[in-house]
Amino acid sequence: MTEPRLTILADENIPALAPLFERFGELRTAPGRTLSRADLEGVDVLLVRSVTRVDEALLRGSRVRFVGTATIGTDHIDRAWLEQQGIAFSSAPGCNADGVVEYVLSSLLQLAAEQGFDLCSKTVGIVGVGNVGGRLQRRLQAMGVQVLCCDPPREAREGGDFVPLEQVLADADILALHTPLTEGGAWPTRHLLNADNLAQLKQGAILLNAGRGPVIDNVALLALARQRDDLTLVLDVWEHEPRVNPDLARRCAIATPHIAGYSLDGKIRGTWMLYCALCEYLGWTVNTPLEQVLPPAGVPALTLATADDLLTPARLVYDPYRDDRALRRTLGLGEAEQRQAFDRLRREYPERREYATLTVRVAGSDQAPQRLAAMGFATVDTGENDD
Ligand SMILES: NC(=O)C1=CN([C@@H]2O[C@H](COP(=O)(O)OP(=O)(O)OC[C@H]3O[C@@H](n4cnc5c(N)ncnc54)[C@H](O)[C@@H]3O)[C@@H](O)[C@H]2O)C=CC1
Ligand SMILES: O=C(O)C(=O)[C@H](O)COP(=O)(O)O
Repeated sequence: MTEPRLTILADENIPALAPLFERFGELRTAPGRTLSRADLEGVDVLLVRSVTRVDEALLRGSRVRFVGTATIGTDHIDRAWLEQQGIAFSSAPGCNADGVVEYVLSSLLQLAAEQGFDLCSKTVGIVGVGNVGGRLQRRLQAMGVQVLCCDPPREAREGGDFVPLEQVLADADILALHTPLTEGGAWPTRHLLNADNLAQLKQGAILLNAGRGPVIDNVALLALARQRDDLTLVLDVWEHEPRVNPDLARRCAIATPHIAGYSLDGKIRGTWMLYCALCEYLGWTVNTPLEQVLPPAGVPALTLATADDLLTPARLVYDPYRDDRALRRTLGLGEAEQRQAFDRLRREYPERREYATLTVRVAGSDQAPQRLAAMGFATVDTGENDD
């Protein structure tokens, strides 16, 4: 028997670990929320998700040489300290961006049906136009929705068609936040939305946060929500996760436990990106393609009677109310139990796939099949309207 070459410790909630990482040596797992120095004995490679703070306090004295996070966000990692120590680091940029975009689209289409508005008649403001915000922008514009983009770092770098936050607050009917959580630098995002500027939200606005909880001052948001019945809130992220302020959650139209990016495709893509990064770090060949670890979707094709029906396919792939109901059931629990329930909902998250795995069969009237394709579905024109 050959000796293990590396010892890898991974958050137990990272999927597809064995097929991708057993080739490197010994694979151990631990709960990410409570992962501690004691777990790092003899560990060379640490793989985490967003709930593990990785910094000097965790790693000092360990032999870890490579840290990977199977997430887009990196606010839980002290990257400066890792760099100073010469510890290699990799995240998974964009891995679950489509999942987040589809959380937003499914939520907005659901609200449009309930509140009786046409999404295409609304102006959507996107704050943070990177992997997630940029894909959301492209899909909405292709659907015919007017979009305002706010991204001062990109504006400073590239110029282009960006607007200031004040203008988005004043003009957007729907405001979607997709910035990272940052503390310093020229454009910090902690409490980017606060008591001062939240009040500028347009009458009847929908505010959606699927970035990081502390980007909105949750105390100020709750105070505002108590005064303004006209606002609709969609929150996937919370200021003190895994604690959710039950009063704030009860005032949301849709409240979910930080699962916007929890498509199976997105999670496995994140693991696979770390596998590729570790191969590169070690100078090894990538010999397992993503398709080998991503199970086939098994979603039956959907035939639509009318090609204007965007909600049916969106809801079939992802219904945000399933997650909303599950979180709502935990709101009456005591604080400690509610925290555990938040983590449990995420740990036991049911399989959810992305729009691209659903084939929508629809007759080729007007531009509707193109709109469905723009949303991300695989479309088949049944040709029934052809002469
Ligand atoms: N709820 C969930 O399940 C998920 C949440 N996320 C969060 O979404 C964030 C965004 O993800 P990506 O788009 O992939 O990141 P990204 O890094 O590709 O894009 C972020 C964009 O925000 C911009 N930005 C930074 N500071 C800003 C400010 N003060 N105002 C406006 N824009 C600003 C950046 O210039 C950049 O273009 C992640 O950092 C993560 O925290 C990501 C995945 C899943
Ligand atoms: O990728 C990110 O960034 C996220 O927010 C993840 O979807 C969060 O998932 P966990 O890492 O907390 O499981």
